[in-house]
Amino acid sequence: MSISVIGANKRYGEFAALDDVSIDIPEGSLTSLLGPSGSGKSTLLRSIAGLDTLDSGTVKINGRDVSKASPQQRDIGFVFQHYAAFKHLTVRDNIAFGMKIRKRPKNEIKAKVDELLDIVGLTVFQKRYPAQLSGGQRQRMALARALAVDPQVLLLDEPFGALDAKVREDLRKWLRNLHDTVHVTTVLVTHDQQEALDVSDRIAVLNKGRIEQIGTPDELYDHPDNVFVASFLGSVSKLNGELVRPHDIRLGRTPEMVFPGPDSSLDTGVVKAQVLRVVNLGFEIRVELKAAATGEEFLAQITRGDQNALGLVVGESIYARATKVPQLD
Ligand SMILES: Nc1ncnc2c1ncn2[C@@H]1O[C@H](COP(=O)(O)OP(=O)(O)OP(=O)(O)O)[C@@H](O)[C@H]1O
Repeated sequence: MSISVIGANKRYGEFAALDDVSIDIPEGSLTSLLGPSGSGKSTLLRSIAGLDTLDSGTVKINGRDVSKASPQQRDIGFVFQHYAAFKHLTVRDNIAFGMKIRKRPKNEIKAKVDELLDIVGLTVFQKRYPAQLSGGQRQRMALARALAVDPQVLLLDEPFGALDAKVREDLRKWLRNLHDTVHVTTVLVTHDQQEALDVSDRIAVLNKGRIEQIGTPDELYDHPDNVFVASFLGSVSKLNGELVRPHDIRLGRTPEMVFPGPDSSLDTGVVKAQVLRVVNLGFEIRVELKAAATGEEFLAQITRGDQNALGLVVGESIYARATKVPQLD
């Protein structure tokens, strides 16, 4: 089912949590709402769910105006960051809950729950209680429970927000696979750009209650509409007046750095800079630099192999050049 929000406004006193927001979410897509804290992501999601009422504007699900419909009438599965499971019910019974209260036939419930346990990888834990699961397992149970009633739309509000980095990474791969299996139109709220880039078909970047840009991860990353979008999708600095990403900067010991770029107009030219810090990030090395001419500070991210060859030391002067810059449209 597709979702359309048209001209949504929501104020708290003088404060505009949503300021004339419009977005089309295509059927079967996984769309992320990405933005900093307080940008209006949850308000937009809750308005789609019917948990918040808009001051003005329209929400349509598959072309049907649901602006005045209750959450129950909207047929939506919802998963929050802190999922409230029924503590006294087993994993299996938690997943079956929605189907039971809808009085589905027993054999249908059994078949559906078996299928979902398998999809979310919790078959062996089905007799456990929520307290006996890890955080990641609990969120997978929450997703299975939301999916059990065949919702038209799945809304996820920072579902992995409370989990540690490694588990988050595993779960977002898993979510992408799940989505490729069940194809339910999904909207994911996140403030984590990596998560959004990793799982989404489309990303809407929100800032101060407005949508800054909507597009595929590639469109937003390579053609951000403005500096806010560019910097929210990954760190950027200014080098010779150009916006550059740390990965796109090369470092060398001499100014004769020749990089055959695809288009020489996307070149910052060579900048002399001083090394301020060298930070080992594991797989890569982050180098903090200061341009000699302007005093501007910027970041470069190089491989361990590059650093082995260069042997950069704090305080020394080197040369930097970027051959690719995000294109502000
Ligand atoms: N019930 C409320 N009363 C007053 N202000 C509210 C209320 N709910 C939200 N807000 C304000 O609206 C703005 C948007 O909130 P929202 O929760 O949508 O942001 P968010 O982008 O989801 O942020 P976060 O990532 O921190 O959850 C915030 O500044 C918030 O303080």
